[in-house]
Amino acid sequence: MFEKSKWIRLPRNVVVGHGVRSAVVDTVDDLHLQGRPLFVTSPTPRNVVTDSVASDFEAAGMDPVTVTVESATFDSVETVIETAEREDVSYLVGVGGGKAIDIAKMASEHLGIGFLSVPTAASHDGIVSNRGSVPDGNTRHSVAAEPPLGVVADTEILADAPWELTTAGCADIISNYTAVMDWRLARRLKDVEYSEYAAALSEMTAEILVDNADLVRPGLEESAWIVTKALVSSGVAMSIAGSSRPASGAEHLFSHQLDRLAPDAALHGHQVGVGSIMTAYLHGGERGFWRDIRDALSSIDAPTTAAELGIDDDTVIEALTSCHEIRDRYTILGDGMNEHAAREVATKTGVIG
Ligand SMILES: NC(=O)C1=CN([C@@H]2O[C@H](COP(=O)(O)OP(=O)(O)OC[C@H]3O[C@@H](n4cnc5c(N)ncnc54)[C@H](OP(=O)(O)O)[C@@H]3O)[C@@H](O)[C@H]2O)C=CC1
Ligand SMILES: O=C(CO)COP(=O)(O)O
Ligand SMILES: [Zn+2]
Repeated sequence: MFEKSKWIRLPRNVVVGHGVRSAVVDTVDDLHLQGRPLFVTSPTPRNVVTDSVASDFEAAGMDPVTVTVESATFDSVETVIETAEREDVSYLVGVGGGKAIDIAKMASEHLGIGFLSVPTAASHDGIVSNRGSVPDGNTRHSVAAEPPLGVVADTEILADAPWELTTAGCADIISNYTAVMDWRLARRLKDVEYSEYAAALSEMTAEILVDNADLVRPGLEESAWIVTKALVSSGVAMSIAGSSRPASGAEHLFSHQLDRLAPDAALHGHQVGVGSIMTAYLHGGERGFWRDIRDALSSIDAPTTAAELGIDDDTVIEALTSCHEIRDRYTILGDGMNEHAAREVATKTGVIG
């Protein structure tokens, strides 16, 4: 008897485009959300957009509350939860980069209330995903969480954000190539659960982005449009898979380990991009497609070396040799690289000098 079942949770409304910040109130209306909203934001996004969106809510008589979080920690999630309970709010609106959106996501999961995702940077594919990423002890990777009920991505705001945030988002998408290779490998060797639809969507998303790399240029609002669509579709792939597998393989393990060894040295997307060059090499060898990954990253101004990440060579080697331990996720790293092998891949790909 066939007894398989699956529950895919996705946002109901995804609004992307020029000036759509003014549509956040309409989105709330369309979703039939009632009661008091709590804006969850971080310092820069608050200045850039949160206060003005909150005034739209005030004008519509919705009496919003705002909480500003400084860092992606469980203390911040706790602050949001306490504020939500104290102020008797009915739903959350996460406004910012990955940090603010993930904290809103985790708090909404805990509170059992919905949230909206309003990204101010096209820097990561958690905009839409059903994953939340807040470091917990030694854990840096994402966990299952509430997906947003709606997403409002204003390309005018995203195009005005610092260019490196957009190149980080591109690199997070380009890394889908190696994430999917790791997923297929794990399926062959360890029989892990696999979705051909999610894998194909994730790869196609990376392919479309790379094919349009010429249009991804600083100051061009069309770039924000292209990158945001890719981030949305990568997040949908994660939701279809019910895991971050389509968008996170060994290159993400490497980045999560860098977050522990060199906190705040570089953006998430940039770290996974550099990791992807090396894991592509491990998958395909010298003549494999690692050069394509490197060239795609370099064509959109994303870092391709440790020096460009602002991370020293020894830290890269330490991350490469230890990152297989941080999560139960089988990848091309297998049961770990030794130092000699790690130096070889990092040197041959030009990641270290
Ligand atoms: N849940 C998921 O599925 C996924 C989660 N992630 C997580 O997302 C995080 C990475 O996201 P990222 O956005 O890089 O991190 P942050 O939210 O820390 O944002 C990076 C920087 O950009 C600033 N910023 C945000 N918007 C603007 C703007 N419009 N103008 C100027 N500066 C701005 C932030 O300022 P300020 O410091 O003031 O906030 C911060 O300094 C990681 O924690 C990663 O693990 C990544 C991928 C998927
Ligand atoms: O960053 C992500 C996908 O781009 C989420 O992946 P993790 O589950 O490794 O945190
Ligand atoms: Zn990522």
